[in-house]
Amino acid sequence: MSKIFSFLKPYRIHMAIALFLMLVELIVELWQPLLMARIIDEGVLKKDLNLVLQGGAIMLGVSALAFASGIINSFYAGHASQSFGYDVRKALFEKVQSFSFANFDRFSTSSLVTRMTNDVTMIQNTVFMSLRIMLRAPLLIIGGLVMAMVVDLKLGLILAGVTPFLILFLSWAMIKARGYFLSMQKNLDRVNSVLRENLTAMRLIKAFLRGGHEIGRFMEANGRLREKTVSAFRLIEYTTPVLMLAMNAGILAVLWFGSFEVSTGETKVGEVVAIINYGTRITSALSIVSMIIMIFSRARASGQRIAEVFETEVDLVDAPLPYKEKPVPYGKIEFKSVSFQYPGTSTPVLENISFTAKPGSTVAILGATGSGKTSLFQLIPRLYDIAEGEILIDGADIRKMKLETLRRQIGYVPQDVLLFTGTVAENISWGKENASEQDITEAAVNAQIHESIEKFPEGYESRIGQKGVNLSGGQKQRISIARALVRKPKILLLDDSTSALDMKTESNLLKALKKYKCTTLIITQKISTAMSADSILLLEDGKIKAAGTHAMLIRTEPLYRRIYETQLEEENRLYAEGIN
Ligand SMILES: Nc1ncnc2c1ncn2[C@@H]1O[C@H](COP(=O)(O)OP(=O)(O)OP(=O)(O)O)[C@@H](O)[C@H]1O
Repeated sequence: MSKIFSFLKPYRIHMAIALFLMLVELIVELWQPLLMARIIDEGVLKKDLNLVLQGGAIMLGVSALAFASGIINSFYAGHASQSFGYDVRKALFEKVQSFSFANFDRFSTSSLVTRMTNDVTMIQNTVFMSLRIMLRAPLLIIGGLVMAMVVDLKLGLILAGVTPFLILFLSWAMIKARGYFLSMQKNLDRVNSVLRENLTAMRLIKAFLRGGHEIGRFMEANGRLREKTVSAFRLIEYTTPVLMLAMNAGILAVLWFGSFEVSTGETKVGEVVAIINYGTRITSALSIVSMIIMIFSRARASGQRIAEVFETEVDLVDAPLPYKEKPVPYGKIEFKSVSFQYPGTSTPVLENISFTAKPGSTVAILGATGSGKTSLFQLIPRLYDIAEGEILIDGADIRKMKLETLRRQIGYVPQDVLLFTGTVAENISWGKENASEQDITEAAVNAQIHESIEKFPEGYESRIGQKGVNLSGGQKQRISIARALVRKPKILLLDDSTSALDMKTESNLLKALKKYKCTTLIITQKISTAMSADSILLLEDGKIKAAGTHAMLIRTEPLYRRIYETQLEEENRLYAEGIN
């Protein structure tokens, strides 16, 4: 939490001005009943019109002062709170950018979105309210009680007698409300998560006619959010009448005893009116306090959720003394007895993996679904750290390289193609800062997508819809390959990235890749792709079952031979069906 408060530091002066002006408003508010008492006792009761006019003019003057203070206070409170919110959101975004995949596995995407938007807005509003009214209400209560006692000790003490009960009651309400608000924010995460899944999978939902089911899922999450919100707000709604009841009882007691004191001449009418005035001001301040409790409890829950993000230890950072960058990387990859398991799990998904990919060579990785191919890829750009063994690039342990140096050499095309809203050119150049037009076209030509782009209505300037909705699967795959190629990487990782391409396009692509002279690791299900590689790794249940060239494996590895024969038979069958 202290981290969040530190974001207020740059706005100390703004806050100090706002707090000072708030104090001016408070002093005026506490002064007004005294002025009123004087007008009644010295002016109205003694029929001194001059004093009434003079007192009235002073009251008007101080009211104007309070009004001006309020406006300027709002300006400074607004500036400090908005800037604070901006800074917290920025720092949260930067923190999330530095997260490792293991860190991301801890928070759901929608929870991070809620934390960065709704939770930050909550604490930002609380800062504004703090500078505007939050301190004023409790100070008004304390100041009002003190002033009431100064005017008449006995009557003031009656008002003060109610206070310990109120403080106890408010503390109880605050503790209870915090639990409700935490649970409310969690349920908001759930609503956001269902909403997000729905919007991204809308086509699937429509195709499978699962709209009704999804509405049900949303209603359930929405219902739970409503339930928790109602519980939280009900608690708050109960606090206001309880507070008012206690305070009004105090005011009645003041009236009762006050009337006795006036009749015996112990006190004056104006003084009783002043104390009643303090009492009503304190009552309205109490209703503000109950609202403050709600805001504060929510802010504490939001602050805790934001602090969790800030306090998350990023487990994938640069080594304290990283190796110096090699002037010319070669792209040699070596895995030495590598084992890996996902953080928080106990079963290794990769065990004792050893292989070498020579600079400029192509290695195909084959294996059943779930055999650990993608996991192996993610280890190379160090998206996860390994549990045992070593991964070397050009002889250097990747854990001792600067992350930036390591990742700059790699072009990664993940299995799930992800394109951004923007033009085709923007999506390709996303792979390399300041990519020239020529770089973009060259990458597109080699990725075998240039001709298709030329046919788009606006060529490279055509806009890609959200996640590439207006493109075919094969077009999306090739644009994402072009995005990797524009980097001119030393290491290219293609995770089943040619699955949607026909044989001819794929063969042209593989030929074009040779020009880059990069070490290419290609996960594939197609034996034809594997055959064109320099060597093949066959993975089974996280272990290397066999490794070698196509000619070698076909002779020595029965599993590989079976895959080869099955695919060959399938191709022949399709070919024969095509002829008939
Ligand atoms: N983030 C994760 N956390 C925990 N386990 C995971 C995670 N990602 C994958 N796994 C598990 O690791 C194993 C290997 O998955 P991986 O994605 O590497 O397989 P794959 O061979 O690439 O499969 P496919 O061909 O279907 O893409 C699977 O059992 C999977 O359940």
